[in-house]
This record gives sequence, C-alpha cells and structure tokens, in this order.
Amino acid sequence: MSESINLAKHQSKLSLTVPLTSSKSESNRALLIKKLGGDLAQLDNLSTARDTVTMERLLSSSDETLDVLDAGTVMRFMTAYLATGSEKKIITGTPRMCLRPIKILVEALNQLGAQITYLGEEGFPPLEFQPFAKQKTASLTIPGNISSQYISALLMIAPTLPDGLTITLEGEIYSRPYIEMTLNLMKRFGVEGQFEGQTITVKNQPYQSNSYTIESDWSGASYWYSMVALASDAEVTLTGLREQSNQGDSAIAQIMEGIGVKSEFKDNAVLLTKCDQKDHLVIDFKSCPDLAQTVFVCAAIKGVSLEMTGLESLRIKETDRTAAMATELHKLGAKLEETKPGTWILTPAPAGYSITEPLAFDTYDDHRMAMALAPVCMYHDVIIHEPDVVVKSYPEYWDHLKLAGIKIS
Ligand SMILES: O=C(O)C1=C[C@@H](OP(=O)(O)O)[C@@H](O)[C@H](O)C1
Ligand SMILES: C=C(OP(=O)(O)O)C(=O)O
Repeated sequence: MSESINLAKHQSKLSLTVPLTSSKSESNRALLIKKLGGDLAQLDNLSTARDTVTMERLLSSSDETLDVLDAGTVMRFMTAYLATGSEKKIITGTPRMCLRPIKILVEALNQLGAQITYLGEEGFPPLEFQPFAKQKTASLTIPGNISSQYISALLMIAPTLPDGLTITLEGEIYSRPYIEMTLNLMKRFGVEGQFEGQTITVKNQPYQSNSYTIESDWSGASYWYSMVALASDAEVTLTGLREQSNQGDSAIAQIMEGIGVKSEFKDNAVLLTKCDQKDHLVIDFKSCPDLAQTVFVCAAIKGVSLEMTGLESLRIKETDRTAAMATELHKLGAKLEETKPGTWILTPAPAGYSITEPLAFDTYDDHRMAMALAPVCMYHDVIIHEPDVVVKSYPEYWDHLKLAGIKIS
C-alpha cells in the first residue's frame, strides 16, 4: 500500500453490513490455551489480525529467536509460555516493542522458577529464556494497574504448573475485562480459576478439549460507531457480535449512546442508527483503554466535551497514545490535556472553527490512530499517512470503508 491515502468527504447515507474480523484478544488466548492443552481445541473464526497470525506462527516455530513484531499480547503471552518451557529461546520485537515494559512479568516468572535474562535494557525486551527447571513458589504478588496482559499470561500457564498459582493483585485493577476474558476462555477449556477480591487462584489441572467460535472484534466495531455518529444518516449492521460479550470493548455501545448512536442487538449482529447526543460526558476508560482514541475523535467533531479517567496505560501502548492524539486532535481545533494527575479533559473546537486544508493525519505506527481518525472523512476530506498500520488488528479496514462507498485513492 502507498505511504498515504486520501479519503474523500462522504456525504451520502451510510448503509451496509460489515463483516468484521474477529477479536485478536480472544484469538490469541485461544491459540495459547490450545497449545497448552495438547492441540485438542477446535477453534473457529480466528482473527485475520497480524497479531493473531504472528501468535499462531510463533507457537509452532522451531526457530531459536522469535520476533513478535509490534504485538503486545504475543510478547507477554509467549514470554510466559517460553519461560515455563523446556528450550533455550530468545524473544524480540519492533523498536517500539523493546520500549514497552515487561519487568513485572519477567520478575514474576523468575520468582516462579524461570530463568529469563534481558539482552538489552533491564526491564524491556529482547529476552532470553533457559529451560524451566523447578517451580519455586505457588504465590505471587504483582501490580494490577500497569498491564493486564502480564496477569492473563500468568493465568494461562498457571494450570500447567505442578503446584498451580495464586496471584495477588496490588492496587487498582486496570483492564479487568481482559482478565475475565482470560478466565472465561480457560473455563471453556475445562480449567477453573477463582477470582475473589484482589486474588486469583488456579490449581494444577489439565486443559480439556472443546470447541470455541471467536466473537467479532468489538474494538474494530468501535470505528463503525464513530462513522455512524459522524454520518449525515446511517444504518449499519455489524455481524458476529454478542450483547453478552467476553470483550470489555462492548462498552462502546453504551458510550456511543451519549454521542448519537443507537444499538439494537439482533441474532449475532448489532444494528447501528443515529440518535440524539449529549454535549458533555464523563468516562472512565480503565476497563476499555482501546476505545479511548475512537471516542476522542468522535467527540471532538461532534462538539461533545469529555472528562476522563483511566487513560494511564495509553502511554505504553503502540505509541504514547495520549500525546499522539493531543497532536492530531489539535488539527481539528480540539484540545486534549491532563488537567490534574489522572484526569483528562477533551475540549472540542469552538463553534465556527474552520479547518485549514489539507487535513492530514500521522499514525505513529499505531493501528488505532489510523482507524480512529479515518471517520473524520464523514465531515471533511482526509489524508491518512502510513495506512497499512491497520493490519495489526483489522487488515480489511480500508476495504470495508470502500464497501461503505467511501472513496479512497
Ligand atoms: O489482553 C489483551 O488482549 C489486551 C489487553 C489490553 O492491554 P493492557 O492490559 O496492557 O491495558 C489492551 O489494551 C490490548 O489491546 C489487548
Ligand atoms: C494495545 C494494543 O495491543 P497490544 O498491547 O496487544 O500490542 C491494541 O491493540 O490497541
């Protein structure tokens, strides 16, 4: 694909059915569980996301060095898998991945009895693994407010440890729905875990064979909510989504009710239409950090001011997402700022603000920057730089926009 694409302002009614790809979060958990359960699981509708393709490839690779590219879940889940395995291995990733912290997980695994060393800077990938010798402890205490991926990674290997594992989470628990998704998928494959208060316990037990159909991706669905909110008129059906979802990002349905989108759940699909909006919303993104960029852009254009908490983890994702968004939203006349520690305010452009052409957005090697900013084309011509970043989670994104009648050149 080219280095940038142009999206022409789309003025007509948005009317289509979107065959979303499935959740990379569910897919990558299911793939690891399948591997740990002796390949007995039957998985349907795996995600087409590059992160999932990478997870599947690395789980069966005999190479000594494994490259996760920019996939956080793959880095964290494979780290737990390799740490408790019987081979000498190295894991690495993109330059940005080597800046995403992993010390909490490495220290936890080393306490368990793994032998992981840093090949670069302490606390960050690349990592080297020696064969796992003997379990040294069955209880760990780790912070709950940095990345839930550390916790999910430990939980999935927990039933394979001779003594099982009890994890005590310190402090507030961020991205909690992702931990629950992990436990729910483990349960689907016969492994029971107890999550009570701040403590999760998983005894030694085998994964059982079963089948599972991965749900469509609610994070990917969020961009269609934004498109509907910004379109002049819309009737969009998103397939493969469940109202009772394993994915915390299904919260987009409730958030977008305040920004002008009505959701009606049908059999395995949701119909999006337009409705009235509010002019101010208070949102805590602690349980759904991946929705933040979508909501920022949509609210900025629709004139909805936001008061937000729970954005801390955005700084350590594919890019520093709050900094990147503050820069790009400025091009829309909106302001995103942390007004006191832990509280962010988004102030939309003042009424009558006019955009200086052309509106060109940078994407910072972050799929969600590209996908969150694209819906601006419902309102203005847009240029998106490095559009192929979307392959990380939603490779069909630009094709689906074309299906919606959006002119992309
Ligand atoms: O476990 C998962 O599948 C994920 C957990 C979240 O990360 P953090 O727990 O690091 O916030 C989320 O942002 C990421 O896209 C996927
Ligand atoms: C943060 C994300 O992914 P990961 O941490 O798995 O790279 C994401 O998909 O937005």
